[in-house]
Amino acid sequence: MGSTVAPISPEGIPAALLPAISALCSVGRSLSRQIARGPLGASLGRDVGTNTGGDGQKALDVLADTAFATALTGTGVRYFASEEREEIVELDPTGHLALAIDPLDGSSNIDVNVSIGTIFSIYEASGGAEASFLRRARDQIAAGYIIYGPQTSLIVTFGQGVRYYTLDPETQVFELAQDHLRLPEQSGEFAINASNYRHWPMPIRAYIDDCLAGEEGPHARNYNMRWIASLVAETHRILTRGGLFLYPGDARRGYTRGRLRMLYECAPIAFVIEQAGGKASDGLLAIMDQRVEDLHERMPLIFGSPAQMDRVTVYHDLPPAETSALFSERSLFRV
Ligand SMILES: O=P(O)(O)OC[C@H]1O[C@](O)(COP(=O)(O)O)[C@@H](O)[C@@H]1O
Ligand SMILES: [Mg+2]
Ligand SMILES: [Mg+2]
Repeated sequence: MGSTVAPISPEGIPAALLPAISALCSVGRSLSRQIARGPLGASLGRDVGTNTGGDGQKALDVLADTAFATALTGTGVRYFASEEREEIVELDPTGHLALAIDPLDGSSNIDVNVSIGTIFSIYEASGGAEASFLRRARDQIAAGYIIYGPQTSLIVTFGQGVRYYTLDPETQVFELAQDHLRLPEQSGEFAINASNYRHWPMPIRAYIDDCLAGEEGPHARNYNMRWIASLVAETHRILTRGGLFLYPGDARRGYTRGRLRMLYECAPIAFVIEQAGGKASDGLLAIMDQRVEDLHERMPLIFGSPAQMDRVTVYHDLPPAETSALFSERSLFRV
């Protein structure tokens, strides 16, 4: 049902981007149906290999990657860079866009019926395949994600605020639900994978220790914690009710720059968050002002409500000696 109906209402979408956005939505609604069948359909969560970055690949990672590359051909996209592919693919030599994609984000959640998504980032193609992507994140002209959850929704920015669409299950069209999404200025929630506590750098440990100290600590408030292990789901919650997300670099082998990929995850999420009134950094520098030298390069990522971001930045600004003094003082109070 619905595959012949235009997948999104076109109002407010820049004409030059409409074919690509429509293609993303078209694949999005098809994936949404396949994901919704869960155990009744093909086993989408089975392991099928390893991608170039060394991450395990699930059947749905590969299926989604192929579906997006196919659907985006002939939509103005010249260069297609995917988390699941080592090299950039030239889809159309006459295209004017460069599109980076995490076809399926949160893949550890495929089999457990928890929200997963697709993250995308669009630049003007310029100066060749690699040069089109290896530039400042602020050069993005559009970015967003599709979340496959209890509702399937598209969150997208074209640089003038954030638009929020939801897939109507009856009509199979992404309908505009809100055209200027703003995230709350502050909140009492944070999201981090706390199992890595012992590997974190001092500023992150000190900040989280102070959050855990609650009303009795220096922040003088109690916090709540969430960790879904789907960046899209975490982003969607923070856009809706505020909060802070942290995936810092840590001392594990291969994690010095965290886990998330700049081109496919950090840059597009940072663009959306900034456009919604939030902030995104690596702890010190805005993600939007950074560039990487490798397509699959990782980047520490901290983002969320501006008040919480300002606070966590202070911990990173402290000279190392002071942070560790702070930290050892706090540790006296830990059991
Ligand atoms: O399992 P960890 O280390 O907590 O990592 C969770 C993070 O990994 C990711 O699942 C990585 O994305 P992929 O599923 O696209 O590899 C993020 O969505 C999430 O924030
Ligand atoms: Mg991902
Ligand atoms: Mg992925």
